[in-house]
Amino acid sequence: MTRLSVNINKVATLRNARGGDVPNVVKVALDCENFGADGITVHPRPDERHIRKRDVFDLRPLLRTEFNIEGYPAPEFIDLVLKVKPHQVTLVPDSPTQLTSNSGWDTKTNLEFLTEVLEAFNTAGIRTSVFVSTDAEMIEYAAKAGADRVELYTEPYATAFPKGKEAAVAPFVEAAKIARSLGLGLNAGHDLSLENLNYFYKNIPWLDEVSIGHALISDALYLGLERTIQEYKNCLR
Ligand SMILES: CC(=O)[C@@H](O)[C@H](O)COP(=O)(O)O
Ligand SMILES: NCC(=O)COP(=O)(O)O
Repeated sequence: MTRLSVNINKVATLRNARGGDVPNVVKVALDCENFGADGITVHPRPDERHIRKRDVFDLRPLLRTEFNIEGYPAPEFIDLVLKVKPHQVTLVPDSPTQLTSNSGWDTKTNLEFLTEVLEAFNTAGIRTSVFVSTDAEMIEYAAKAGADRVELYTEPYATAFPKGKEAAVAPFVEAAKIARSLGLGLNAGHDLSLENLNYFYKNIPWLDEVSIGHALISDALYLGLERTIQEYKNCLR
């Protein structure tokens, strides 16, 4: 089974636009769970432009599904994750001011750093995932660093999909096979949508998890949150 983790960053973006508590991020997360989501993902960025540290603490005791925290492992992020102890932490190589994630790790250059950080999370009993491109060497070095899983950065797939889906998915199938041969679990995310998700899943049915935010929350404006989550779940069958 491939699990759907709903990324609720955009709900916090909307909340922050007025400075109050509408929409309530915790309520939306719990509703996502009630509507069938298998997990909740947040990406607390240093400027707290969407998810705030406070949200992460508020969510932890109330969620009943898998909690996944993504981010760059700066000291403040590491401290937050170790305090909150989510089910999974996903390491992303973002600079503090970046608009959104736009690449996977260079796991070879950062081997020593990643090994140290992953060790701290593994020791705390938190499953680890490392955000990577489809480059075989990057996946091999993620395994060497001690990751439990890799998350494939799917923006290149989403961009290429309308021009030719077979060519778009091919490097991801190869990368997924390499991850499997190394004993790594497999996640995927970034710009996955109702348009491109089912084809990705059909080609890589052993995927453990997808995390989806931007397109899913946008679809919910038209379809409503409950129906949207059901439609994304249907793409994973
Ligand atoms: C790692 C990843 O692809 C997503 O977490 C993405 O970075 C979403 O973050 P934003 O919602 O800040 O764009
Ligand atoms: N890890 C990817 C994620 O959480 C959501 O990315 P997106 O769907 O907002 O592009």
